[in-house]
Amino acid sequence: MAAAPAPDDWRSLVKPPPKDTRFRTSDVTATKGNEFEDYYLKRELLMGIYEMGFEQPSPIQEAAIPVSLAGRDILARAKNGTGKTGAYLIPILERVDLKQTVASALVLVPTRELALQTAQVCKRLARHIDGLQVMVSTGGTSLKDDIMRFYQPVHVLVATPGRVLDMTRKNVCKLDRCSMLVMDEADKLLSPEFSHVLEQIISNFMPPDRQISLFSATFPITVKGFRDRYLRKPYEINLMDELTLQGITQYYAFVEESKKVHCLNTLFSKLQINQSIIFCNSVNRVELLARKITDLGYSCFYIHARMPQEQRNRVFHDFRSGACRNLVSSDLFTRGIDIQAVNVVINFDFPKSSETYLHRVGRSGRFGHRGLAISLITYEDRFNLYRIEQELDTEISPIPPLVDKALYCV
Ligand SMILES: Nc1ncnc2c1ncn2[C@@H]1O[C@H](COP(=O)(O)OP(=O)(O)OP(=O)(O)O)[C@@H](O)[C@H]1O
Repeated sequence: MAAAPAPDDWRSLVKPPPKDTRFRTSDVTATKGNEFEDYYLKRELLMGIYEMGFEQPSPIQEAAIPVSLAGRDILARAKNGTGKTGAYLIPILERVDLKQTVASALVLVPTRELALQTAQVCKRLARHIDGLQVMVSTGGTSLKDDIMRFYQPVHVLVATPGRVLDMTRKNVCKLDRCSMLVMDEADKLLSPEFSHVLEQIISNFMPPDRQISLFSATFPITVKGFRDRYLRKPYEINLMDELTLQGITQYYAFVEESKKVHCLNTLFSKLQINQSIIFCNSVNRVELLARKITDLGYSCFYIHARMPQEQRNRVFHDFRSGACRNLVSSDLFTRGIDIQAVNVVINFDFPKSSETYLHRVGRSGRFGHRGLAISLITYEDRFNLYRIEQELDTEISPIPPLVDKALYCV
């Protein structure tokens, strides 16, 4: 007779990725010392977590996972790149009802690329959970394909708001048994661009006893109205005592508008860029700058919301897999995009708001790693620079002639 498997046998089946030995800041290491096993998660989920290379929960995961498992509404604010995605996906995957054929959980995000990325993380975490179906539904894809897909079982739906509302109104997507709603980049979802769509989804189609969780690094006062109307005694988490990421060194270079490309050229030649994202304030400027960078002889992709979706997907995929060193982007890539190899962010155009600044620079320095953020500042930007420094209580220093590699290359 075969011996009964030892209770710990599943551990030998886990295939974790190679250990990441890079330095990490206390934004992610200052934990209470919890282990993922302390949350009594199912083994299949634990296996997925460890195979992602997550050894221990980060501070936001420690704070949010137990509360979310208990079903309570959450309003969570934590720094960029500190593991919010895992903080909301892990409880969803633990609680999802596999017997149900319609979604138990809906994750809403503001951009299509972020939806794809989040669905991928969800699938990886769930890869050992038999039968669990993750679906991504966003604008810019074929309606027919989406409709066909909704006729199959779906357990976790990751989506952008417009398409979900459309599908739900057509009665193709059914949310009446969807008991968990997560709004990632919640403040963006509650901006005028999306808020009426959000309110319709929640008020008209979701069950009254749903759990709602809001996650972001930034919660301007505008979120208060929604919170008071839709959340029931939310558990509030605020891990933002200090606003900017510890690992990111922030510099500015004072330049005339006409000298910006020349300045960028100098930065390219002096810095050790692993991968960079260069932000412009308009679609036209993105395309123009990408052309100029290519003319200078540097490899460069560009992305913005007015490109066909297929092209956007291709650029996102190829940049993520390291096919190109530099990406010029509009604010489409400001939030949530997680590309570990990005060590330099350049604000070719300085953003107008401190929220945008914070999210943009947070594309480097992911999960406590080091990164560099450089803003090109014109005479017109000078008051904005001062205001954003004040609002974020941070220091953006003039760029020194030589930037120490240790600040962003380890
Ligand atoms: N517990 C963990 N251990 C190790 N790595 C982790 C852990 N949790 C998350 N990560 C990694 O950290 C990176 C950042 O995580 P994530 O994208 O969830 O951050 P975020 O807080 O949502 O950021 P943003 O505010 O920019 O959206 C990802 O590459 C993720 O795989």
